Amino acid sequence: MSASASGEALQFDLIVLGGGSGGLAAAFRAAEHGQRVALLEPGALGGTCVNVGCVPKKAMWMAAELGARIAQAGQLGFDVPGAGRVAFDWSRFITDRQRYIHGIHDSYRTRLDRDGIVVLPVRGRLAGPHQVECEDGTRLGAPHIVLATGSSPQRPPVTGAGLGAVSDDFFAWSSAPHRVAIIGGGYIAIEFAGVLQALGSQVDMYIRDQRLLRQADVELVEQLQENYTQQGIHLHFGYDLEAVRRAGAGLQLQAIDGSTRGGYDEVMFATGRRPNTGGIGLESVGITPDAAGNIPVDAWQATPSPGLYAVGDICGCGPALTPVAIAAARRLCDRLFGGRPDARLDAGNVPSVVFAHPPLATVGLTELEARARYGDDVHICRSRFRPMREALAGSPQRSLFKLVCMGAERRVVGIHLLGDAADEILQGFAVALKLGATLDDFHDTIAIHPTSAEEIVLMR
Ligand SMILES: Cc1cc2nc3c(=O)[nH]c(=O)nc-3n(C[C@H](O)[C@H](O)[C@H](O)COP(=O)(O)OP(=O)(O)OC[C@H]3O[C@@H](n4cnc5c(N)ncnc54)[C@H](O)[C@@H]3O)c2cc1C
Ligand SMILES: NC(=O)c1ccc[n+]([C@@H]2O[C@H](COP(=O)([O-])OP(=O)(O)OC[C@H]3O[C@@H](n4cnc5c(N)ncnc54)[C@H](O)[C@@H]3O)[C@@H](O)[C@H]2O)c1
Repeated sequence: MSASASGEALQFDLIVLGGGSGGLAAAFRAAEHGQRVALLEPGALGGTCVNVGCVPKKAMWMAAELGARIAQAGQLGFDVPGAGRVAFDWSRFITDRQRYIHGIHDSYRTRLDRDGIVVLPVRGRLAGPHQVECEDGTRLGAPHIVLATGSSPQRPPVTGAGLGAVSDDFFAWSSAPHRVAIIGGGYIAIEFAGVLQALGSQVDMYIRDQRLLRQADVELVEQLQENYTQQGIHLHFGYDLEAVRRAGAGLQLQAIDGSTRGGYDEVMFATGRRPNTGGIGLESVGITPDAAGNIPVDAWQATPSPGLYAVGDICGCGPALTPVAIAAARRLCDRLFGGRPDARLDAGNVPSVVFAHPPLATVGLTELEARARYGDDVHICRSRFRPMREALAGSPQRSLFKLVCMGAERRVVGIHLLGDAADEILQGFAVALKLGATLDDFHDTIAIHPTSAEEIVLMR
């Protein structure tokens, strides 16, 4: 610290702005390669994913799944009290959830100490090429700087938007709202709608488009919409919101056509996220974000400013997912410090899961994308079925699995699964797709019976 007190910048090999998925991965990998690393994180270690994203979301999803299973057990011979709806102690569950998250913080802290990474719990900004200034005035210098400041939820520009909550707020709730309106039809809207409905809320989804998940396979989305409707979620498509207002004890939505719908305890905006580029000194290195707010980077995560890189949600290279941020950061550090000059992110065929009920898992091209690319050379296999548990319980909920194949050899270029355990099933099949497996390879693989997954190798 003496260098800074004397006005000189403290020198490192790498400075990382942001201790979320991408930033931590960069710091750890650079330290593994023997670099002296400074990591700036003003908030909780782990960023969005650990604190207000994947991890608490998955915990809530698990609680919701469990609640639905308990309710279903009544149809399967179990004597479940309360007509299947057993009480859920939201606050108690949150205490357990947060204890789990604090465990993750502790393990990061231990590893950062062990690896000799200097953690500064402050916001940082670029102060010119190779220079960072911390909000407490400390100045740092390094030949390499990684920007990993992530993204934040954005509210739409409607009157009264401040009355609505965003995903960060959801994780601070201590109970399920009685009635909730969710605006948006993407990942977060679908996941939160499913969780809240299963945990006792009455959920209305208001979607600007005519369908959920614009980019996903049409048939799977239609099946998900049918399943959600059966679960009691109300879907309102083609809805253009103009304003949110207080009306009586609740909140009211007003559409552009003047119609109103009210009585909501909460209105939740799940209308996308925007990269955190404000106040990080981009102007000092002559960088301007693009129209979507992303920092421009090339295929090697390099910005136009020498020695300055960006990974994760802030640069929009690949889908905004934790494993994508981590992969980009690790490859960048392997390239810079690990003697792997060719290491870089391959953002093609990234598998992902929307944690709906049931989950929707997807890798590769949708049918529409494949037809646009390969025309008539596309071959589709699909299997729509009622999984054993739903059938036993007399539930109408269905699964839909779909393979998109291409060319005479019918190479599998897309796998789309809506069904129980699709989140766990897809990972291995994503490897097969990446290795160029054909439909014959799938058919040559003996099925595991009786499972849902066997449908994937039996589909004709
Ligand atoms: C509700 C929700 C659920 C999600 N679920 C999933 C999921 O199931 N699976 C999945 O793969 N992805 C999921 N995501 C997406 C995933 O969380 C992000 O893609 C991922 O966290 C991006 O990592 P990042 O490193 O780019 O940014 P972040 O993890 O957001 O980290 C950025 C960090 O930078 C810090 N920071 C900001 N400004 C500064 C500054 N000036 N100086 C220093 N530090 C700064 C912030 O405090 C933050 O900790 C979810 C996201 C949300 C919101
Ligand atoms: N399971 C996961 O992996 C997971 C879960 C949550 C989030 N994420 C990541 O976080 C990102 C952000 O999630 P998200 O759900 O906020 O964004 P999203 O891009 O998935 O969905 C945004 C939705 O809001 C709608 N919208 C946008 N502006 C609107 C407006 N003005 N009025 C009404 N509707 C509007 C869009 O049409 C879309 O339906 C995702 O794209 C994904 O990359 C991943």
